[in-house]
Amino acid sequence: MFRMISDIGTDAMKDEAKLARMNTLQSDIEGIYAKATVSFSDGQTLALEPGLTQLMASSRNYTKLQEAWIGWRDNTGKLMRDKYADFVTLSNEGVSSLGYHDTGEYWRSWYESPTFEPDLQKLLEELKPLYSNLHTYVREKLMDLYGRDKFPTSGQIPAHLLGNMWAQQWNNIYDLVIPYPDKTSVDVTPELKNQSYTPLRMFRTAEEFFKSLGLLPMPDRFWNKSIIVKPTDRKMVCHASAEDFYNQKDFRIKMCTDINMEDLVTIHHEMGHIQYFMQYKDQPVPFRDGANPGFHEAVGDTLALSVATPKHLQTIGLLNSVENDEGSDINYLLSMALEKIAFLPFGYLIDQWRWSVFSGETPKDKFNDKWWELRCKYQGVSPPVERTSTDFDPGAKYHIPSNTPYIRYFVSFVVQFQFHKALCEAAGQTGPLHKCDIYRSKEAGTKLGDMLRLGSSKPWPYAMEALTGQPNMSAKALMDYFAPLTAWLEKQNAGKQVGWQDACSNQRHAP
Ligand SMILES: O=C(CCC(O)(O)[C@H](Cc1ccccc1)NC(=O)c1ccccc1)N[C@@H](Cc1c[nH]c2ccccc12)C(=O)O
Ligand SMILES: [Zn+2]
Repeated sequence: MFRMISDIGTDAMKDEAKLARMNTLQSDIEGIYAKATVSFSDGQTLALEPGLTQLMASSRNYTKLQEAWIGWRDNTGKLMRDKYADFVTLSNEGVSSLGYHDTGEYWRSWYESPTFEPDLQKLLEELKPLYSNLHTYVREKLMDLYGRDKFPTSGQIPAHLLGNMWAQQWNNIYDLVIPYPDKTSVDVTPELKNQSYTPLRMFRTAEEFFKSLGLLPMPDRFWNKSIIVKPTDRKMVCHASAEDFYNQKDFRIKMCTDINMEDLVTIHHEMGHIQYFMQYKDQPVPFRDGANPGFHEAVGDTLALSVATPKHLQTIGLLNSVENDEGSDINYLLSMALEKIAFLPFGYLIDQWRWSVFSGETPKDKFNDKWWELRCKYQGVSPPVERTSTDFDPGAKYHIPSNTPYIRYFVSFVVQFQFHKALCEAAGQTGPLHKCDIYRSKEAGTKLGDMLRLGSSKPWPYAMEALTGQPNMSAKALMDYFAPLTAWLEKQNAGKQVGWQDACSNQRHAP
């Protein structure tokens, strides 16, 4: 408890003037991101949410997507590079008085493990074959649609074609890659709109799932004080967040809810943070935190693994027919892979980049080169146009200007499948893991609640063992979940060139 109380991060900065300067830089950088919009050659001006997000998700026009991709980076990252470099220097100075070499070392200390970095590398290596197979399958489909001459000979996919501003999840191009188009498709966005779902009803639906497990309902103050739709009277950072007021009764979500499946999942994610806040609210303040930051990110996602199943969507009336055949199964697993597997290298590389910046390994004039070195190598995506060292593409992703660590999401995307497996067993669910729905299981809810109530009062391996029966992070549950898809993808990719070269080439395939 004393260690946690003394962990005050960059606020340990001794020099008042430097502390003020660091905070001014931080708010300037966040302000650039919050105000950014893109004005297109056709006169249209869009903000990130909902305009640019919807454009990147639904446009299949190569040039339009490219204009949005470049415009967003010109109006965010490009304007931040020098300020960010100064911020890094001051941030490192701030934590040095706590005994850390740099901010990256400080952030990694929250996982309380001397083998944290090699453990992460091992997990990514275990998951690489599955990611490579998914990447190859998607790349082939996109080459058919956009033409081979748009793709570098080194095998990467141009980053603006994957349905997301950062290519971090590919669920929005599901319609371009669906394996069995005539079988059940799990995209319930049209159905949400047909049934005129409102943001409030989406939140109530999520809350009902938590309550069905015997977990805590959202308190009245939550419903009165949360912001769940984009305000019209002022600018607000729309990136979703959950707030704990540390007074044991005030917990809120801020989110600009769009009526689609992606946001229904995000609502479960944010409500997972709120559930954790409420479960550990009686702990001493220093223990009112996740067992590690990845655990906090995994709570809501674990439940969303049940909610997203065709069986559950049918139960809540968002899917009318569920076919139990191989084709529908592969369709579902592919849609989940486009969200979960596609994300893994991205979730890993953001803080690989940031730790290298904090440690001094990557100086300002190498910020963007290092970024694309990692994007080309780990994620297998390439920039649609030449990038220079005056660009600052990391700054185009919320978590860099907001100085929010990111490895937590990589950890979450691995452990949430371990949690899901454990809760499915507690719920007495047999059968394949990807068909499990723990809805209404009080046994699962009790098991999860017991772990959440620990907060950060025990080391995370203790919490992991309490929930899953063993203390380690492991990719096995995730691999088991996707096993049927792995086999199918290997068959699909037989005879194809699987994977990509580490470095992006700027040479394109012949048409
Ligand atoms: O950023 C988020 C969700 C926002 C958050 O809930 O994680 C939020 C981020 C944040 C942190 C600090 C200040 C402001 C925003 N985290 C929290 O609100 C939060 C609250 C308490 C404890 C821990 C985190 N997701 C990431 C990863 C991600 C992408 N797609 C997903 C789908 C499901 C779950 C996560 C993701 C992203 O959008 O790239
Ligand atoms: Zn979160």
